[in-house]
Amino acid sequence: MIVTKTKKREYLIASMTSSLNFSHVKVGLSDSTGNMSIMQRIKDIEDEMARTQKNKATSAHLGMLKAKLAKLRRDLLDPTGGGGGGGGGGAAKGEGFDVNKVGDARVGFVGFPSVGKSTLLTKLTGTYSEAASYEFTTLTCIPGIVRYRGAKLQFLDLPGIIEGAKDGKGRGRQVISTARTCDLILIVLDCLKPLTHKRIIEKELEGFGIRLNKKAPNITFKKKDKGGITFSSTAVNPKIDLDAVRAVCAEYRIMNADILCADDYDIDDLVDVIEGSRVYIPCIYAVNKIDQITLEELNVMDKLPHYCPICAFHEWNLDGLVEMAWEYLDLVRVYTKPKGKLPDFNEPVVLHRGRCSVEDFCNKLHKNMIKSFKYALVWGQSVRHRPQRVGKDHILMDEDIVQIVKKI
Ligand SMILES: Nc1nc2c(ncn2[C@@H]2O[C@H](COP(=O)(O)OP(=O)(O)OP(=O)(O)O)[C@@H](O)[C@H]2O)c(=O)[nH]1
Ligand SMILES: [K+]
Ligand SMILES: [Mg+2]
Repeated sequence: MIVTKTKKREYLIASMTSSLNFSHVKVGLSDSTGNMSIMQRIKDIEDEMARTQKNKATSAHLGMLKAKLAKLRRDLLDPTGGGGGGGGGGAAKGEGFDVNKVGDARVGFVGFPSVGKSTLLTKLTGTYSEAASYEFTTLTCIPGIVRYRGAKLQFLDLPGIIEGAKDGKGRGRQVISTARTCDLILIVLDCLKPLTHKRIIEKELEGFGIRLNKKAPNITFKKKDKGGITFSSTAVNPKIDLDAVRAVCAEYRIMNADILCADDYDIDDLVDVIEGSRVYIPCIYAVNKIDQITLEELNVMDKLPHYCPICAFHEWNLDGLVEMAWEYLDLVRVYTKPKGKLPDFNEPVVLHRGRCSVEDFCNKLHKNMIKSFKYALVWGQSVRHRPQRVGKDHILMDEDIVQIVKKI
């Protein structure tokens, strides 16, 4: 019995760490050498970009390289995605772990092996996830729940990942696909390990179309039949110039389009908009094992943006971590008030910022509710009067109280 369990572990770990296991990556080019050549081309372009000085004269060339890179990365991840701009890219669907989304929001732990992800899940949620001193202890996704301020937060412990995860190293793709489904990513770091680990994990996520702590760029991209490429920006001295925009568009065989940037974006943002299928997810760096460092070192870490120092083992600052997660999730709790009764403060309807209209609220209560909706009475931060009569498009705020009035 023990022998088989050990054998299974060995097999799984081999599949995670073996130098580039592409067996599950289907590439149009009959064998794994197809992937190898794509990876080589990616590397060549990255090298060329590193060699190229950034200035006005090179901006078009760099733009073209960035577009080429995005296309190659898409080919590597989703070979069935087709070649044109938009569509494809990012994560192939259904690639993540088969764990149901429950609760109001999902938070995933991503990090190198043995940084303490499982210890953290166990201490935070009370759901046991095996922790041990050897790498790749966790081989699958373990969900746990934290109840916080009336909301139910699902935390996911995930297997450790290493460099190259997104390109098909065993379970790495599954881990990152699952990360794409999260409302918040916790990159768990071991404070004793090199800082470069942070950048490696970020790169793995970015290569899979995940953008961390960033808003979706407000770039309007309108294809048209003729008239060439036009570009305008609200920025006084935009980082992007028309030559670069033209070069990127040419790479996607787009000859006619109007592009409008509502802020000062860079060429990577434009490539993201053309590629599509990017997800914008907030991220906290949970720096674990702070029991192993000095107070001075801790003070430095504490000041870095998006950092949350913790010690999972001794349960230090886990409250601080949950509080920070809550803040980053930016959820909107709405209390329902049945007519003539007090509001139910125990079970808020939890909505996400950007999807928190009265209509979203109705849809969360019942899928047909909006059909009989007449108006709503709202008490709270989002209104001036108490109560105020509002329509279905009204945007709710945290801790509003809502009473729905139906058509008769
Ligand atoms: N000193 C110290 N050790 C910790 C802390 N948290 C976890 N550990 C230890 O670090 C080792 C790895 O912990 P795990 O929870 O298994 O790490 P993991 O990230 O889940 O590892 P994998 O599943 O292998 O990816 C264990 O020996 C833990 O006891 C901590 O806060 N301080
Ligand atoms: K471990
Ligand atoms: Mg683990």
